[in-house]
Amino acid sequence: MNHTSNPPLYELRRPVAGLIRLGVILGGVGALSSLLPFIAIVELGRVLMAPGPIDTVRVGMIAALIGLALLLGWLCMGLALWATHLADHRMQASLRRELVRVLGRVPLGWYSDKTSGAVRKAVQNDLEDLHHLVAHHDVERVAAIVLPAGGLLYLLWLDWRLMLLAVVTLPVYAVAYARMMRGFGDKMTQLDASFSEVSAAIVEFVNGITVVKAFGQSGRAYEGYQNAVRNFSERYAGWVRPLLRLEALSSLALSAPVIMLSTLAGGAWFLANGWVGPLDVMAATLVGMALPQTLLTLNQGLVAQRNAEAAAKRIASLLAAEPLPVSCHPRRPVGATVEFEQVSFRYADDHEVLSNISLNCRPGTVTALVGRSGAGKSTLAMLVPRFHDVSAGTVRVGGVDVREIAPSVLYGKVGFVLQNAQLVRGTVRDNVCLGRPGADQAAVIEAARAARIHDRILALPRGYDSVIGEDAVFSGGETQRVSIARMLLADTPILILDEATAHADPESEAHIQDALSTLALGRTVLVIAHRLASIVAADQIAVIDGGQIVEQGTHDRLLEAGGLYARLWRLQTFVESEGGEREEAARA
Ligand SMILES: Nc1ncnc2c1ncn2[C@@H]1O[C@H](COP(=O)(O)OP(=O)(O)OP(=O)(O)O)[C@@H](O)[C@H]1O
Repeated sequence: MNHTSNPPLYELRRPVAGLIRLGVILGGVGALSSLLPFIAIVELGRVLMAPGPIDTVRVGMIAALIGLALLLGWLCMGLALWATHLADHRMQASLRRELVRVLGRVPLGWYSDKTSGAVRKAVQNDLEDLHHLVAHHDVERVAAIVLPAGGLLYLLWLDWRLMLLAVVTLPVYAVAYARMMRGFGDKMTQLDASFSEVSAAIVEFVNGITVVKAFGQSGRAYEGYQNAVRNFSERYAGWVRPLLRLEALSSLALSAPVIMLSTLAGGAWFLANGWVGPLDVMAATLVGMALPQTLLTLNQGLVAQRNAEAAAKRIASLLAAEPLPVSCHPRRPVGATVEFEQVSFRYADDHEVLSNISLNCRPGTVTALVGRSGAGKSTLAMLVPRFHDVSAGTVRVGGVDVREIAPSVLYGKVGFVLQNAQLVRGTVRDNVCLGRPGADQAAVIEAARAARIHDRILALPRGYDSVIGEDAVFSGGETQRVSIARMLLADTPILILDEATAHADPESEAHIQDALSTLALGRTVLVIAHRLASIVAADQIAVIDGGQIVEQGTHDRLLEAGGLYARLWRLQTFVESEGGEREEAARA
């Protein structure tokens, strides 16, 4: 997509601007055609009321003209909506393709709760907002303008006083509306802020309900929500109350009886003065009655335009996401060694999270990354599948800088099981086969067995054909084991295991550990674990602190050294034995 200084909405619509213009022109012609029958009816009245015998030929011609105009109006409107729907369809298809193309190329680390929410909003709501604008409002707006404008011109042609008669109530509406809109932007900003407070209070109340109730503070939390709602209602009422009179006045000025009364009263005066005929007054009344609908449509069009502009801005910012740079001359990695050479990394505009890390993970070995929370373990591990690119230094897989490996080749080499394993919508089999589509049933079952999840899957109503979220609802530990089965089937020679047992209960953890041991066999494994007991057998342990490797070695060597690892180990074994004793005491 070409990003220029033009507004995003203009840029998004540009490829289909021709079709939209065609729709708008047809819509205008359609609106003019539907005006003709009204004018023809007035002219028909003149012929019928003319003194002498009725001119039947003229009556027939006018009747035919009415029929033709109706047909033409209907045809043009239909074609106009067809053109704009086609434009919308093309624009949406190309935007969806573009979104998939761009989002498929961003680094995996780009995805966070915030960006995933933005993608969901773009696909669900923002494209819908663009649809309303492109497919409907442009045509409706032009029709809403052309119809009364044509009518007013006709009145002007009849007598300029008739045109004024048709718009006699508009100044009242315009003054009331202008007064209502005074300071609208500021007031809306204040209301938005108050409404955000209400939303935040609801989220806080709902998310924290268990903690709040457990500590007997539900009254206080509910009070926070009530205060936010009260503030919002007071602000809203303070704004709306004075507007009600103006709103009533402007609605009155546009109501059918008021328009009819004022045009008829004015018309009677015109008639008395001999300026116009009775049919001219009828024409002015008809045009006057069409005006409220015009204003309503224009108002809706403005809202649609504003929503579409905001939606286009959000879509454009997603489309501007930086893709993962891909080498023009990719190289193929050989073997499954993972090397970090003087690696430093910082998140965008943030302080340095990793500095000068060098580490070598040989094929067939397990390397554990341990350290305090926030030390940088996950960040380091995720540099291997290029969730992010290093700020300095090099990460190599199979002897090749990961930036020089084609992403598909890299993902074929490096698999990962994360703390919050994700299952995609589909059957259990689809989920296990994700890394090797088309794998046969025997291979799927073998992987599930090795991941200690086969029996649980068989217990589901439709076994491997059960659908996630429908008849397959897994616990956190079971989800982990499904994702381990997926990794086993994908059979990547390098594995990143980021606290794969973090949310598991002791029994589930034992199952996951069993499954992980099978998974780790013969692969290069980089494992992150908070529970040090689970990595005592690792071939090497790197202790990370403040983004640096402060110690490195086997469990025994690190215990002997008496540094940070030994301190963490003593702390954990002390806490666990304390916990164990307390549990035993409780059981006794
Ligand atoms: N997407 C992100 N954007 C900005 N900063 C981040 C991001 N992810 C992590 N960080 C920061 O980087 C630092 C290291 O985080 P990281 O998750 O790598 O630590 P960790 O050792 O794995 O911690 P834990 O054991 O708690 O998972 C932390 O200060 C964290 O706040």
